[in-house]
Amino acid sequence: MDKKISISQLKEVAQEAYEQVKGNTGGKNADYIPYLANIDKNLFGISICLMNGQTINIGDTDYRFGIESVSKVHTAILILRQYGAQKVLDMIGADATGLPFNSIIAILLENDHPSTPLVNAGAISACSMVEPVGNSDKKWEAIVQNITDLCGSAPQLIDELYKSETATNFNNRSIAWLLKNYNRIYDNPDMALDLYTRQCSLGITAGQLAIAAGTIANSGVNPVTKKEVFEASLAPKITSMISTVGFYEHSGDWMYTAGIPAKSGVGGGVMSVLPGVFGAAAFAPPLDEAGNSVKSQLAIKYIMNKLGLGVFNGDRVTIVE
Ligand SMILES: NC(=O)CC[C@H](N)C(=O)O
Repeated sequence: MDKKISISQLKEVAQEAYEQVKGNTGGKNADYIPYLANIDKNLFGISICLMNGQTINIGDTDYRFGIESVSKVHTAILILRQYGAQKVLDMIGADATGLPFNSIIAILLENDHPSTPLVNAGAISACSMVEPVGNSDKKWEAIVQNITDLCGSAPQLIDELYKSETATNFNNRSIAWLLKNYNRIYDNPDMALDLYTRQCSLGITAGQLAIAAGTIANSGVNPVTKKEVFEASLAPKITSMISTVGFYEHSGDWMYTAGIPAKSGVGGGVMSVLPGVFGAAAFAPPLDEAGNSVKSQLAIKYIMNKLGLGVFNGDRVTIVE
């Protein structure tokens, strides 16, 4: 079915979502990374990027927060660009784990496999793959440039977060070396872990994440800068990964109730992609027990359900003036 939604309708529903969800007190800030525990829990923003580059911003959409696991999507795109879809499948995989993001058991259950670049194991493995292998500075440059192209503007390292996370990432250190044991780390394991920790510590805004999501929705062309960031054929690969594991062990419930591939980070950010229609991001620090922002989920779900949207609905959706 053809479905038309006007920009004013979308703005109205996004505003409604903001008002409805604003007072929600559910969830709590991540506290296993000390820096995140102290972020103002009342911050909240919703941002949408349309395919013509128009954006809708409500609330705290300019506040820079820790990108955390949302960066796994960006770096997955980078290795897809550098290696192609088949090699990423062979070297990491694209399977949902059904387990928490930092699960070590998931690595063992998947027969020594990191499963997907969107959990910690696969993300550390992805950082090890980033070219040029062996050169930490150049790898970092490639990671940051790729995020900058996807967002249309640069992220900024939150040094205090990077230090806080480096001082406490013992579980991730185990993951890096366990993967090394299984030949699933393709560079120095400590370097890969450091790059992963640093990319998680990048400060980003909801506005930037909406544009990155918009770039994926727009098949690799940034809707704002018009730059082709990645090949169109990679877009469905990345959205399939996001939909199967974007909310970890809650991914199935999320797809069933909200109908949009979305990726979370423990900094409170969520980035969601409705292919061909829009990228939507939300930010609010308090998390549920799987590490997904409570208010961000409620806001995006509200917008999707109120407008009757969903990737599985079979509608051809156009946004009109
Ligand atoms: N889910 C997340 O956002 C986790 C990211 C965090 N840097 C970690 O590795 O634990």
